[in-house]
Amino acid sequence: MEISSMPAMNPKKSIQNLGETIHSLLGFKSHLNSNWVKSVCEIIKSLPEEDESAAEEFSKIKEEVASLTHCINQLNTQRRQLLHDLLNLKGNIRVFCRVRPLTLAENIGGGLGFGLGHVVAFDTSNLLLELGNNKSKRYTFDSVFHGSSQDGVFSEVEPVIKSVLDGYNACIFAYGQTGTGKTFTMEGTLESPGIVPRTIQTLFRQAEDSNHNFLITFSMLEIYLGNLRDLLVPQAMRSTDPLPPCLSIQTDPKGGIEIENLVSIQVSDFNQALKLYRFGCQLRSTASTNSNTTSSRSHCMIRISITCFDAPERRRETNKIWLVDLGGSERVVKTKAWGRRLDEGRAINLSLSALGDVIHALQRRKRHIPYRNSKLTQVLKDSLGDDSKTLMLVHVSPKEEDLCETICSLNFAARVKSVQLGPEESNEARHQREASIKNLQQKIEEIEDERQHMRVKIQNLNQKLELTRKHLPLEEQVETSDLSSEQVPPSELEFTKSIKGNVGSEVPRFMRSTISSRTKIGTEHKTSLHSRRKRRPASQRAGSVSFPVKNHSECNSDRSISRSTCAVGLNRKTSVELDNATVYSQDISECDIKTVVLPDRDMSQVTSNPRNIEKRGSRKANKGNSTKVSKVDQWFSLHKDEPSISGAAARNKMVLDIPLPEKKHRPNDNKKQKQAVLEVGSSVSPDKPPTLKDLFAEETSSSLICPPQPITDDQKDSLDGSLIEDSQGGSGSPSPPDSCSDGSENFDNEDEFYATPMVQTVEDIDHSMIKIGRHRFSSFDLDDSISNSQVFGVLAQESQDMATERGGNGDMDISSQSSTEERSKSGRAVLTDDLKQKDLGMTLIKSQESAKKEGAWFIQKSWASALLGLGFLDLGFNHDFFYGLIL
Ligand SMILES: Nc1ncnc2c1ncn2[C@@H]1O[C@H](COP(=O)(O)OP(=O)(O)OP(=O)(O)O)[C@@H](O)[C@H]1O
Repeated sequence: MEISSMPAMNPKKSIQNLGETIHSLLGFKSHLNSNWVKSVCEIIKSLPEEDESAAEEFSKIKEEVASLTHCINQLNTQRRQLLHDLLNLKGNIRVFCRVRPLTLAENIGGGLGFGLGHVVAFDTSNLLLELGNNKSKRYTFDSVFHGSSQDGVFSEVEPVIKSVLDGYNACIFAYGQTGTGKTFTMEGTLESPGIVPRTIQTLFRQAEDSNHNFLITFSMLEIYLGNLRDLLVPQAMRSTDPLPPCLSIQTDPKGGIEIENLVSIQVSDFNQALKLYRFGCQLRSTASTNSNTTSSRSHCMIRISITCFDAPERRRETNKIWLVDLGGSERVVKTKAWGRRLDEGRAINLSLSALGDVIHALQRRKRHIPYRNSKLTQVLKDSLGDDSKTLMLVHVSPKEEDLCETICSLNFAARVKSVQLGPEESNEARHQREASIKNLQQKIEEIEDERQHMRVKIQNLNQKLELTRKHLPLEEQVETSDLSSEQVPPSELEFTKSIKGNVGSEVPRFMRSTISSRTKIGTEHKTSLHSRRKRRPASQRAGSVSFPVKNHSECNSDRSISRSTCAVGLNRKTSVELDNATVYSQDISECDIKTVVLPDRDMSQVTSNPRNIEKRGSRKANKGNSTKVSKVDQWFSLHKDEPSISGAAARNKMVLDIPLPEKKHRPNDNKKQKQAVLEVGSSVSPDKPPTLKDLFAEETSSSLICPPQPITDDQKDSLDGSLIEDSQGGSGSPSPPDSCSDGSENFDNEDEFYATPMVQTVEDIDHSMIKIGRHRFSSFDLDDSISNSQVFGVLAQESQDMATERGGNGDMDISSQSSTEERSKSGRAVLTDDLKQKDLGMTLIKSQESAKKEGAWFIQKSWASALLGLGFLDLGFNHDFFYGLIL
């Protein structure tokens, strides 16, 4: 068809004429007269009549909205300035003190009555410590909470949260002696939520109230024994599982701190963030100690990052708030901790002291701030300085027996506080300051009311605008909707793009670019999660899987280090099955912060003002896309194969009993000493405190008792896959109770499954494992030394058992049920109290297996025993020598 022959088309022709135009076109091409064209014409005809006045009204409303928005922006600027002044007046580092009420048990147990104890709130900012002999000491804080509700505490915290939306970095700590209520303050309970859930809620509420677009991301980590651990990534539970990439702290050229490999998930509402928070809490390391049955053994740190795209007046485009539940300071003398618990306590105390030093140096405006003294202060470096808001909640116990710890905590807080205030503030100055604070608070409230009023107006106008738009000519409708889509801030796209990937994980770390160098060069790498880092340095791997064998408490302790890192060999999937749609940054040095995003950018993820939400909503409706994809849900779906950790309520899970002092062997009890040591049939469950019966069994065996590790349902499946079947039979059935305990009582719980008390070896890719009874040990746990007497004891005991078997059965049928029972009943000992495994030990144990099969076990053991007894080891012969002999 000749174009020139077509009827002239008037571009401004009204939409209702379009139908006729199409028909006239059809005159030239009659075969185009399809049903489709007819239906298009009908749809067009059915459109509402154009309203000439609609366009006029539409532009009027738009102008009104624009002027109101301008007013709100001005109010925002004013409010921001007032809030800044207010916080400056209050101090950038503020210290609150919260006194834990006496628990019911403490009251019943003859504790001090509330308010009658040695710690008394004098008024809302003074605390009186009664030291006896009519002596008392007064401490002054920004606020003192004595018997205050969570609401009361949060109302004081709230201004800091508001300043976060203005672009300030902030940091809120809960500090104090173990068991004084730090976790209660930060996490709270379902009935009375703590600061973390309230902060998240406030942030979202404020973000929605503001007329800016915010992108909020959530991360959670813990510092356990000086190592950073991502709490949103379950730890590897099987030795074959890829280990989560280790986190490292990096400084960007502007002095900002980035934590490489830390997962950061976009959250679009309070519920999503809360879901992640609960997930993280379940993975946190807790344990039972003398002072607290669910004591936090690490510093738990929640980071909420806020990016605002369209507010150049904000302090920073991206800022963050850290909410930190510090591990409890503790005195070893009091907690009687030892072993792992002692290490944890020591690590916590060291980092708390480093934190105190940093804050002190900041307050004194010293040139050198000792950030590098601990991971805690390194992570918080950019959130602790001048330009950040810091709030420390010091927790104290009202109990008299905690007086020492209370004084320590209060002195720590006073050190922070008093330095800040400098010379003693005069009464007049204080009154003046307080009046100014009140004045500012009032002004802020007025502005907020006005803002709220305008917001409602804008909301109504926006609704009206949408209705009016429908009456506009089609071209204008398209134009106005195009306008709204153009308002998607480019920085948001950049944010999504900034998710870095993994390139060349094969390249050694030292050869890879750092954040700083990448930022300078401006390079970015992309990759997929499939190539995520597989291994950590051995030193770090060892940390998560080591099972030192000391005594039963220690074994329990180690199982309970983390809710997520219970054991190697358990079927805990961390190999994330990645959805193609997910972009995920990878390796330790190739990425900045891992942010889980979808390539299909879902605008609902950006918390924004109602106007934008509406626009986005209408855009979505136009596209016919009704499915809201949640990134948090996707994150959880990535981890759907993880065993449920929600079964046991996070902090209610009793993970171990109080470490007991080591048992000494009784020199007189030769028989028991000979039988020494590992009681494989003990019925003490690591999840329960030992019963009297358990303790009795421990006593009668006169030795260290290493309790069985009950295998939960979640773990049962994995056992087969990860451990070699017990060649001596009985691996699949619960082993009988030990001779000292009543089996019917200890094994009647069918939900608990006990592995057999036999020595097994397991080789896997990463390391060798030995399974001794119910205990699995990895080769890299093994110490370099093993005492001859210990090995001798092991072998002598095994020899004795074999002799018993021979006598009883007349052959070497080691798989016979009777011999198995005999073994189990005699409760043979494999390891002494301080036994450390080593390659030698492993080799000997491995050789046991092969030798038994050849029927020469008894003779060979006698050989080895004799040699060991003679102290050949001390003469420098290594395990190869013995291995050769045995073979
Ligand atoms: N203000 C409070 N009101 C009611 N109960 C409280 C309060 N503070 C603490 N508790 C209770 O005291 C117990 C110990 O508190 P919590 O676990 O929070 O201590 P913690 O300081 O976090 O200890 P740790 O440092 O060992 O983790 C909990 O049972 C908690 O519910």
